[in-house]
Amino acid sequence: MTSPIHVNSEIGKLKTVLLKRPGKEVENITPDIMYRLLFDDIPYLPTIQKEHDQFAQTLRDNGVEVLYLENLAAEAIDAGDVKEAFLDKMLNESHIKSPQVQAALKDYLISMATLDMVEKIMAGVRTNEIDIKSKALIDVSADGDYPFYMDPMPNLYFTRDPAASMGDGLTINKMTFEARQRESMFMEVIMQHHPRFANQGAQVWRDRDHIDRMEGGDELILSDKVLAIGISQRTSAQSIEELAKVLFANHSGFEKILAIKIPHNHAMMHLDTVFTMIDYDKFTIHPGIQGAGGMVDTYILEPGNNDEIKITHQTDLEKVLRDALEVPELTLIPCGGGDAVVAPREQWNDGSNTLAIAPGVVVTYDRNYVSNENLRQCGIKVIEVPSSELSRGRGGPRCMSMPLVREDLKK
Ligand SMILES: NC(=[NH2+])NCCC[C@H](N)C(=O)O
Repeated sequence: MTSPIHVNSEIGKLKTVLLKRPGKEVENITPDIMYRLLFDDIPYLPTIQKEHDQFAQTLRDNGVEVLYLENLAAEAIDAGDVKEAFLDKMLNESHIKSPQVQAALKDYLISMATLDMVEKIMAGVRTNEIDIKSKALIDVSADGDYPFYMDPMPNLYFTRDPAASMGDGLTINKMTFEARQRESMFMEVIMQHHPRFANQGAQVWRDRDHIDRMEGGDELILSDKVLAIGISQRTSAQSIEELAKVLFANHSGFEKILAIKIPHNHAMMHLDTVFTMIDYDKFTIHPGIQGAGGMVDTYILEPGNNDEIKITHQTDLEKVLRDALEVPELTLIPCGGGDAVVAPREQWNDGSNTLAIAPGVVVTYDRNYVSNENLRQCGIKVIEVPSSELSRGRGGPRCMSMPLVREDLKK
């Protein structure tokens, strides 16, 4: 059986990818809740959708099959006949304090066609959408000016994070912040019930029912044997060690994990905001993660004796990568050319967050023109997409895409 998920590199020719088209959820962001929802501004819906459609078409024009999360989730729910069970679980995780409100929301949502229900859950439910006749004090006296019964999920277009493909499987992630924790339920229901994915040989290496956080922006597939995972604001060292034990013990093919420690902050929330692989021997890197002499704390996890994990600490990232990838030399291309002003400016708008669609071929945001030109000067083919509204969510082309199938690299 050929797994419907097969990703053994960051750069193998991209064959199938999972996207989510920005929807009404981005217009349910307000200044009061913007930061809690992990946004730094409020996108203009028609333009963000146009930009996302151009991103999707760019991938199709390069031979990529584009699947949409919202469609797969609705298809899975119908295929598994789990509409009520999924809705109950979603409502239970939506922090609704009042049983009367939860019951009314269930009636409201379950009456919709499945895709409409999925998109409404994603968009959020405003208090002015349904008239809930409740006599409970919690309702009549509730914080009346909070405009939502269910919060919007505007980060869903960053499909890279709630689940992460890895070999012939994936992790379905326990996300760090409440604003994103419900997102991984969609991939969970797809893996459990969608005919293309359920019981088709794809492994779930780690599920979302964990205490420790992990997000896909930190999970890079450097080869069929080596992963790089960021120790970051969004992924804990504990999660990495737990995943290593599972991968090493379950014939995943992976033999080494490079746990790369990066600053814990919003701008650099995931490893892929500061470091991405773009060719057999080339990476982008944001100078802001490098200490004196280019030092980056890197912990190499390998199978030890008696199912233990052997951990080795190194600081020369370039050498660690050369040794792990068995290449004679390797280039780390600095974001913004390493300039003290351009690098942080372009990193803020995801100048380091490239999506490789083949070895040496990357999709990037057009706004990061200094980083893009540097990549071209290093022999990389750069395909730019418009990004004025997309970038307001603080994610780039790699964030907005979860590869499901990549061709294996020729040895
Ligand atoms: N893989 C990535 N870099 N994802 C970017 C996610 C951005 C999103 N606003 C968040 O804070 O979670």
